[in-house]
Amino acid sequence: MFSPRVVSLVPRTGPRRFMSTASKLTTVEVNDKTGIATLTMCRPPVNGQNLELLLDIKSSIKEIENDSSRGLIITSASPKVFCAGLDILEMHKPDQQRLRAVWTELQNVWCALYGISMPTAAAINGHAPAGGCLLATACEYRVMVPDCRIGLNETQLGIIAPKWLVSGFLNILPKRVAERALTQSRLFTTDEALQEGLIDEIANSKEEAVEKCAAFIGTFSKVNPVARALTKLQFRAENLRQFHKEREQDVENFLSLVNRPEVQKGIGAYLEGLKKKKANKQ
Ligand SMILES: CCCCCCCCCC/C=C\CC(=O)SCCNC(=O)CCNC(=O)[C@H](O)C(C)(C)COP(=O)(O)OP(=O)(O)OC[C@H]1O[C@@H](n2cnc3c(N)ncnc32)[C@H](O)[C@@H]1OP(=O)(O)O
Repeated sequence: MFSPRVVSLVPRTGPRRFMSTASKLTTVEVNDKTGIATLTMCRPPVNGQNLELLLDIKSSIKEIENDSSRGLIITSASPKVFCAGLDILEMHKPDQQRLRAVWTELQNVWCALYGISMPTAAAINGHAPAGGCLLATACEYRVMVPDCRIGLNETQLGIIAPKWLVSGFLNILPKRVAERALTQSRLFTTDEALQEGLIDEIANSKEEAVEKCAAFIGTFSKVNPVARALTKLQFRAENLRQFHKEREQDVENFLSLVNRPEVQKGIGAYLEGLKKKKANKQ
């Protein structure tokens, strides 16, 4: 299922690159000059978070952490989509063991990214609904390209985003805006996201987004890294503590919710809608 990672280091002159995994669902590139690692999700067409992608993201985050990089930027290899969230096929007529593993790994990815001590930023080079928004809001800074959408649209699918999943969103948005957005399944346009503070900057291309993320991470160059890390974790400790207390029950809640006949019906209809959209495009 998950093969051991092959790490190939390229010369230390110029940007250093190591391919994260044998399956290549993510790559990690560390800029030797800045020491910043860029984690790129590469599961076409939309970086749907299936079990393998989630395992790969988690391993790449751990790899970056162990490599003591100066910061982490997360982005996507897809030209139009940062990440479409959970792979809906994993939730439709699911294999129960796999469904359990998918949700556990989504938790693990969030926990690893939200709780990492180094500076983090998301170069959101395309749409970022649901699990895509989760990744972006786990980071400390967000730069997004124009004409895309970001938000938590779970209620549209008949599922309820648990507290830990919403906590990054709530760190950024006023409670009132977050509550309304979640209950309405609102996907913010890039401009709306900037206006509400859900993203920090707009960039005209992925490259510019990565540069702006790197500039944000660079702002910490003169700050004591230990003091910075402890301060960040102090802000996030309560959400993490609550998450660890509830994570097992949360898996059970997810399984029982997804297995409900009416939710399965809703997920099936949603999938049909996505397919019809494609047919209409052709
Ligand atoms: C207290 C109780 C606790 C209970 C716990 C339950 C908690 C549940 C919380 C769940 C949390 C997270 C859930 C999710 O992440 S659900 C996923 C939600 N994602 C979406 O709704 C996104 C759907 N996709 C889109 O809106 C669009 O595809 C896009 C991302 C905007 C891109 O648009 P596009 O025009 O560029 O591409 P499009 O033609 O639509 O898609 C290309 C192909 O990709 C397929 N696809 C898109 N999204 C997904 C997906 N999420 N999963 C699987 N497949 C996806 C799409 O069907 C096309 O496929 P094909 O080419 O037709 O085969």
